[in-house]
Amino acid sequence: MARSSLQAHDLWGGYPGNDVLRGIGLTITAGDPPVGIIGPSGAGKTTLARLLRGSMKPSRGSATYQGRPVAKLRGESKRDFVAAVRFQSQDSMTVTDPRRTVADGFKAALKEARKAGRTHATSDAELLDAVALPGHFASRALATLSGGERQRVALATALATRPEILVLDEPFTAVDPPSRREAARRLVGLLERLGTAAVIITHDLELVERMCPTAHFLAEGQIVASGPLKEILAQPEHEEVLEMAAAAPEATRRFR
Ligand SMILES: Nc1ncnc2c1ncn2[C@@H]1O[C@H](COP(=O)(O)OP(=O)(O)OP(=O)(O)O)[C@@H](O)[C@H]1O
Repeated sequence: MARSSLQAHDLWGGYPGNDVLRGIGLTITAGDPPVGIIGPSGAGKTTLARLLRGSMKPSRGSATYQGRPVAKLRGESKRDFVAAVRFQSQDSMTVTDPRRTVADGFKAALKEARKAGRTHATSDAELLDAVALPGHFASRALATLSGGERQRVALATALATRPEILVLDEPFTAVDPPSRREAARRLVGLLERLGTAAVIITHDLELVERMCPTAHFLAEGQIVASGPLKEILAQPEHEEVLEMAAAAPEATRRFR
């Protein structure tokens, strides 16, 4: 079977009277190394995730999964898409049952994924390890987790179903920098082992530096630079890239 592929073809879209994105082209294929999407606040990063997910319709062009427009997927192909391509935003885990544990959450995600013919990725302990949490967190009630722990558990839960592609929108905003670094390091290893391609949407240049061999810089609705982050920042050709490089002098010096 062909490897799963999520693509944007001359993708335009946004909000009434405001096309935030203007002609995005992008291909994410299962098995590829993680790709970063960076850019200033308001550049349209989250809007891009919404269009790739099909929760917003493009005004022009398309976002496709296996060559079919995601906004038009229905029935079985929609179920396949939802199981194969997971989207995780910074606040996407809501807890309704106070007794529900982390392991219960993994189990529920798997039950759903099995309906689409997917198997589990690995043990609970390894999933937790990939986000730098100890194995005993499996028995913790979700309602008792801190914001940063909850973000990491949400990410581990998305991984539990061994997705082909994982789109992460600011996955570690509530996680302290040392834990974030450790989680990034371990996560890269598990993604590679599972063959899961990840798209990391973030302001966090250090996260992209650690996880993504390539990145796309989004500005004024377009991808204005692509390549290894250090190259993008070392030779800023676009004003917005220059501003971001200047605002991160320490990181930039390190990249040069
Ligand atoms: N629901 C909405 N209705 C109208 N405009 C919106 C809506 N959501 C976002 N926008 C606008 O679209 C533009 C892009 O927003 P988006 O959230 O995609 O940016 P972003 O790059 O993710 O920003 P940040 O890094 O701050 O999260 C911004 O100007 C924002 O104000």
